[in-house]
Order: sequence, then structure tokens, then C-alpha cells
Amino acid sequence: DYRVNSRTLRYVPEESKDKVITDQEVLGALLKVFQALFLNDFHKQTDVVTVLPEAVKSAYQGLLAVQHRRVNPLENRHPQQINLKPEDILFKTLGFSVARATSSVLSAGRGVFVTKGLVPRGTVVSMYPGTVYQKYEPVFFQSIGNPFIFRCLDGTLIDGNDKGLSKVIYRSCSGRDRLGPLRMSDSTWLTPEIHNPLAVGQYVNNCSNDRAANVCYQEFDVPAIFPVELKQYLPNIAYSCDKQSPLRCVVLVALRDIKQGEELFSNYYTIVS
Ligand SMILES: C[S@@+](CC[C@H](N)C(=O)[O-])C[C@H]1O[C@@H](n2cnc3c(N)ncnc32)[C@H](O)[C@@H]1O
Repeated sequence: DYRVNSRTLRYVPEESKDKVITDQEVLGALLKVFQALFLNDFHKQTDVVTVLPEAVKSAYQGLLAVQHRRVNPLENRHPQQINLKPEDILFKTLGFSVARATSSVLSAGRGVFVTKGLVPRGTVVSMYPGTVYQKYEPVFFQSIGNPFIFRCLDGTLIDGNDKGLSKVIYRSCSGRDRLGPLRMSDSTWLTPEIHNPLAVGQYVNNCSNDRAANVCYQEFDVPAIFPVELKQYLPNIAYSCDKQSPLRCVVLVALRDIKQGEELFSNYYTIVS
């Protein structure tokens, strides 16, 4: 593709075409984390809660009540507000947390580490945030010197750069797709205060001879049944508002058990032309 610098693109190698885990498992993991994030934030999201159907609202209230009773069985009438940080929610739900820090590879900039817990093999360990471009959409200016462009098997591109023009474009698309109080995507990965603790996958560094890949990319199309109140945690947005096709996301899946303190490495499979 002449419009983009192929040296900065990542390709999924042929042999990785088979999904490591099923779409159902990806969906399950995302729903688990997002639902916990939403419950943690429930009392602050009154505008969102108001527009939800009565049945959905009471389902969440039921879950909250159970949670409070588990935390403090004696205090039923005035439950204490427990507000955890997003990374603590991730630890509570999936058993690990991840964060960006200086890479263990010299002069590789930042990378992503398991900061707490253990990532079991076959777990969704992070998401690749960014604006999603269909292969025919113009991405020339956004792609100049941009090492954060991910290329899907079908040519769809995801621009995960959190600076400059890429950032402006993501923000503008995110604003466009709002439905009243309901946000259809998360833009906090562009700020230091990330709401979705998984949305750091664009910072994962490339594997090398002495650093084997311990995660791999897997595409995930958000199904129509995805709960509308949880879309606020999806760190992807389509460049053009096309109601027909599902939103493309990319998750990173652990290829083996990954311990606390380990850095994540993927296979960029950069094609050098
Ligand atoms: C998508 S970014 C990853 C995040 C990047 N390390 C940062 O701090 O912004 C890709 C860039 O990271 C660097 N990088 C990734 N893997 C590397 C490796 N194994 N050795 C050296 N540099 C690497 C290269 O500069 C590459 O263009």
C-alpha cells in the first residue's frame, strides 16, 4: 500500500491466523472486566443509569448489593462506597494488572509489564486502542513516522498513537458517536488517567532473539449484543461512522503463563520492503 510506510506497519504472520482463544472467551473476559469497572463507577454514572432499561438497572443494583454484603455483611442499609482504581479492578477480576514502564530492552522506550499477579496462558492481557480505518480510508498524514499503526489481516488499520493528529482524530470520532449520556468508546487512554486498564497494548514491544513473544494479537469484532452501557470502556472507534459493520478491536492474548514483573513481547512481523 503506497499510502503508508510499510516499515512502520505490523502484520500478523500467516501461521498466527488461527485464533488462540475463541471470540466467546474474548467477549467473556471483556464483559467481566467492563462490568466490574461499571459497577465500581455506578454511583457516579447516574446520567447513564437513568437511560438504561429498568431490568438492566435493577440487575446492576442487585449485583452491587451482593458485592456490598460480601465486603461488609453487617452494613446493609448504608453500604460504604468502595472505589477502587481501574488496575485494582483488573486484578480483582482477572487476577493480574498491567502497566506501562521503561522497557527492559535498552533504548526501546516504554513497554508493558505485568505489575501484579499472574497472567495464565490464554488470557486477554490487554487491548490495542485506537482509531479504526477501513483499508480504503485515507490515513496518510496520520501514518507519517507513526510506529503505532496496527494492520489487521483484512487490511483494516488501527492507529494507536496517543499524540498529535492521531489523538485529535480519535477525540473527534469519539465525540461524534456519543448517544446522549452514553459514550460509545473510551478516550481516556489518551490521558494519564486510563479508565480501561487493559488499553495499553499499543505499547507492547517487539520480540527478539533473546526475548520470545509471550503474547499475540487477536482480532475481535464487537458483537451486536454488546451491552450499550459498557461500550464506554471500548478503546476503539471507527474513523467513519458506518452503522453496518461491527467495531473492530484487537486484543493481546497470553501465549504462556506470564509472571509478575515480566515484560510483554509480541511479534510485529514487520515486512521490510
Ligand atoms: C508501538 S511502539 C512500542 C512502544 C514504544 N517502545 C514506545 O515507548 O513508544 C513501537 C516502537 O517501539 C520500539 N521497539 C519495539 N520493540 C523494540 C525492540 N525489541 N527493540 C528496540 N526497540 C523496540 C521501536 O522504536 C518501535 O518503532
